[in-house]
Order: sequence, then C-alpha cells, then structure tokens
Amino acid sequence: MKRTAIIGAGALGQQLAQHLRQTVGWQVAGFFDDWYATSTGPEPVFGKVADVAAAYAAGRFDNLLIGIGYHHMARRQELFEDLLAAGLPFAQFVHPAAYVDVSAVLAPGVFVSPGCILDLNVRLEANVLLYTGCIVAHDSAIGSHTIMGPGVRLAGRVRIGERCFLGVGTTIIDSRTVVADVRTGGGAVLIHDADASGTYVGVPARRLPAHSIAPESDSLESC
Ligand SMILES: CC(=O)SCCNC(=O)CCNC(=O)[C@H](O)C(C)(C)COP(=O)(O)OP(=O)(O)OC[C@H]1O[C@@H](n2cnc3c(N)ncnc32)[C@H](O)[C@@H]1OP(=O)(O)O
Repeated sequence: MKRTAIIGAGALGQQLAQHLRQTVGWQVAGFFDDWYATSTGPEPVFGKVADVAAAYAAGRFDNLLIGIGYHHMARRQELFEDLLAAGLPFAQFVHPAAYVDVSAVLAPGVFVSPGCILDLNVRLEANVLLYTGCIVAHDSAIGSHTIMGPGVRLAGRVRIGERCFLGVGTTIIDSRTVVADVRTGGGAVLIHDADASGTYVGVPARRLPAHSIAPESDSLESC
C-alpha cells in the first residue's frame, strides 16, 4: 500500500483525500500546507511546502499529489515542477469507478475522479485533474496542470493547452484546439478553437473582454 501526501489541506485536498481513503490500495499519509496547520480530515498536516523533502527523506510518505485548485493555476504548476525537480515522486490516481481505455497515456500527478471515461488514445499530461463525470473521447489530449470541472465533455481529437480550467459541464466539439490559460464558464459550448487565452462563456462560447473578469483570490482555499 502506497502512502500518499497531498499538497493543500483545503477543500480540494480534502476531496482528493476522500477518494483515496475509499480506494483499496491507497492511504492518505497527511498534508502539507502553508496556511492550514490542521486538517479537517483524520490525517495530520505534516508541515509547510518547504518541509516536503525532509518528510519524504524521513519516510513519512511514498508519493505526492497536488491539491491546489483552479484559482491558483500558476502556483499549481510551480509546486509540481519544483517538487518533481527535487526528486519527489508523484502518484497517479484513477478511481476504480472511472473507465480508462488501455491505450490511454497518463503522466505523473494525474488524478481521475469517479465516473470519468477516457477513451481510445487519450493523453493526460502531468498534474491534470479531472473532477467527477468527465468524458474525454478518442485521441484527445489535455495539457499539463489543466483542471476539468464536473461533467466536462470533450469530443474526439480535442487538444487542450496547459493550465486551463474547464468549468462544470463545458462541452467541446470534435477536433477543436484550446490554447494554454483558457477558462470556460459553466455550461459553455465551444464550437470553434479557443485561440487566445482568457475566459469563454455561453452557447456558443464567446470570449469575455479581459476587464470583465474577476481577479483571482489570494487564499489557497479552492475547490
Ligand atoms: C467541484 C467544483 O465545484 S469545481 C468548480 C466548478 N465551478 C465552475 O465551473 C464555475 C465556472 N465559473 C463561471 O461560470 C463564472 O461565471 C466565470 C468564471 C465564467 C466568470 O466569473 P466572473 O469573472 O465572476 O464573471 P461575471 O459573473 O461577472 O460574468 C461576466 C460576464 O459573463 C457572463 N457569464 C458568466 N458566467 C457565465 C456562464 N457560465 N455562462 C454564460 N455567461 C456567463 C455574465 O453574464 C457576464 O456577462 P455580461 O458581461 O454580458 O453581463
């Protein structure tokens, strides 16, 4: 049994932990968090992010997952890359209630929630997180650190860039490309390429002017 530590003891970290706790062969060792000194779950907060390497050397956990959510995409990437470069091993979690075709390729740090379906030749790059019930059809590829909200649906041959957040229920038709740093609103339907970073909403999706977007929060709290 591998003991997994989670970076981030807030809402997302607790959701990831709950899936691990209920999955045979997985155990939550504890959390690392620069803000929270305690966890709402049964496992301890071992310390801050700066303490991860020492705790690993001391044998307190076997591998890591990132529980930093869509309000902090740059931090999500930075932490993953720094810890990987420091030689920390990342887990790769696929919930037993997900279907993943044997041809799918999943990179380190990937998290696939219950109810997801990944079809033929799907590729998830490093640190991708799929919330519950996402469908990724054949030959689609999702870039590093990207998060897909509940019930996102990608048709075949869709390409998603790095650090994207696809809001709940987003649908993207086949063969479309989404560049890096795109965010979509809940229920957005992309029928064209998203060829500029920014926020896309509606049916069919339109890109919002930059001034109408709320700034990201400072807190690491994020679902
Ligand atoms: C497990 C989990 O919970 S994971 C998290 C899941 N959560 C989500 O998926 C949330 C997705 N977020 C949204 O949909 C948000 O509305 C965002 C990010 C698109 C925009 O949020 P904000 O920056 O606060 O923008 P704001 O609410 O001011 O809306 C800006 C404009 O976009 C429109 N708009 C916002 N969201 C949507 C939407 N989902 N669909 C259609 N139009 C939308 C607004 O009507 C407004 O239009 P206007 O300028 O013509 O009046």
